[in-house]
Amino acid sequence: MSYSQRREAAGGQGHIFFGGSSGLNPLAPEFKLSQRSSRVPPPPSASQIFELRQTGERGLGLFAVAHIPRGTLILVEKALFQTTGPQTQLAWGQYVRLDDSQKAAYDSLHAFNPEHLELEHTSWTCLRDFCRHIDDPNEVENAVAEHIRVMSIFATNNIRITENQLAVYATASRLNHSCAPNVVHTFNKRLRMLEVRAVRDIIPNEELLCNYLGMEAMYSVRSQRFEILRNNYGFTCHCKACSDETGASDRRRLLLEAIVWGLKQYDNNEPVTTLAPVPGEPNPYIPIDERAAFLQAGDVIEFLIKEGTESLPLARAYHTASAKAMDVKNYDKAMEYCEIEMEIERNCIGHTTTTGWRQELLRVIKYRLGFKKMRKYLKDEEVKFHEDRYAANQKKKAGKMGRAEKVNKYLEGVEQSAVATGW
Ligand SMILES: C[S@@+](CC[C@H](N)C(=O)[O-])C[C@H]1O[C@@H](n2cnc3c(N)ncnc32)[C@H](O)[C@@H]1O
Repeated sequence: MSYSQRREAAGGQGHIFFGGSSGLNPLAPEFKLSQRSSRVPPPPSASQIFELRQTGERGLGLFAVAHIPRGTLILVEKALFQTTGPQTQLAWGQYVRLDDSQKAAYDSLHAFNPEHLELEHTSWTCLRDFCRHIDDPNEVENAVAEHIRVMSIFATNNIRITENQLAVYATASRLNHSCAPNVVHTFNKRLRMLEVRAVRDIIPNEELLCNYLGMEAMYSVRSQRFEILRNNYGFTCHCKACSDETGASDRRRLLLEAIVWGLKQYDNNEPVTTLAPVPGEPNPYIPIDERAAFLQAGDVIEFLIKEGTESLPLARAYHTASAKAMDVKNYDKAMEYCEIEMEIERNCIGHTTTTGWRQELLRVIKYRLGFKKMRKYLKDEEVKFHEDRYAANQKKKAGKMGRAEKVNKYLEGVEQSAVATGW
């Protein structure tokens, strides 16, 4: 079954559900659907598609209580607070501004104190002036402990929303981690809300898991991921990739890194001998020609899928493969990869940024093969638009006078005026 067929079977466009009780849903009744979302059917009333549950070693987590099709917008949430920079100590200034119910939600979140952040030292530095005016040493100790507690919660639960901003959420911060996640969160800058979407079909009672490590971790091996997760969050991951004792996942990720690197060198026109293991010999990861680059781009897709990636890195891989397919004039593959890229983007961020690339592909195909052959790549709703444009162009062309025709018409005019004036 192709990607799109699987998606259709899963329920097409995807529905909007706002999980959790209305207390946890900051948008509840007054939420206005954006223009784009208003095309999607509204959520069934009082829908509850996930809930907070206690897990064994992972603490609390969010679990599906219904089947969640790929692409579903599961949660839209406003931050408890966000900081103006990436530093942990900025949390305190925001925390004190929260009202009581927000503070209660924040205080209930899990806290881990990452050693490398040296929160105690940071706290003493931040509270130095404040402590100078307090005589009671117990009060000072309490103030520092409270400061550390707030920073620990922030360090454990923050989600990066822009390059420099971190935010904490009452519900989304309950998402536990997996290196092969089934949900992604993205920050909607226009609404200033965090959106969580399913990147694959999720069955009832399955835990919703996101990736704490970011896109770069795609190429990290198990030991590297373990180290980051242990240092920053205090746990050992047992996801499928991390439980693989055979080393196959690690080998795949290392190979993935090498072939992605090779494709980049190829795009930058670096010689195939760049960093070759044997000097002067070709580097096995830099494609020697367009055909090799096309095949290598296909390998990236295959490896990412094997590693359980269904989010934006996979969309990017499809984009690269689409461009490489175009280079070898494999138009079917170029269009197929482009459509899949758009679909993954819609699943992850709710819209696609690839429309321009698709138009570019169609334009090139039309230029090289003609409108009639390009027609098969059009969607039903596009056919009429393109056919009308094609017909208009044909008409314009037919109406246009060639040079000889123009000269004849001019001479005709001259002749007529000569007759008229008796010249
Ligand atoms: C952002 S919180 C997630 C919600 C948290 N489980 C709770 O009870 O509120 C991050 C913490 O959850 C736990 N955690 C997250 N993913 C985990 C996983 N895959 N395995 C074990 N613990 C995990 C760790 O204790 C981590 O510090």
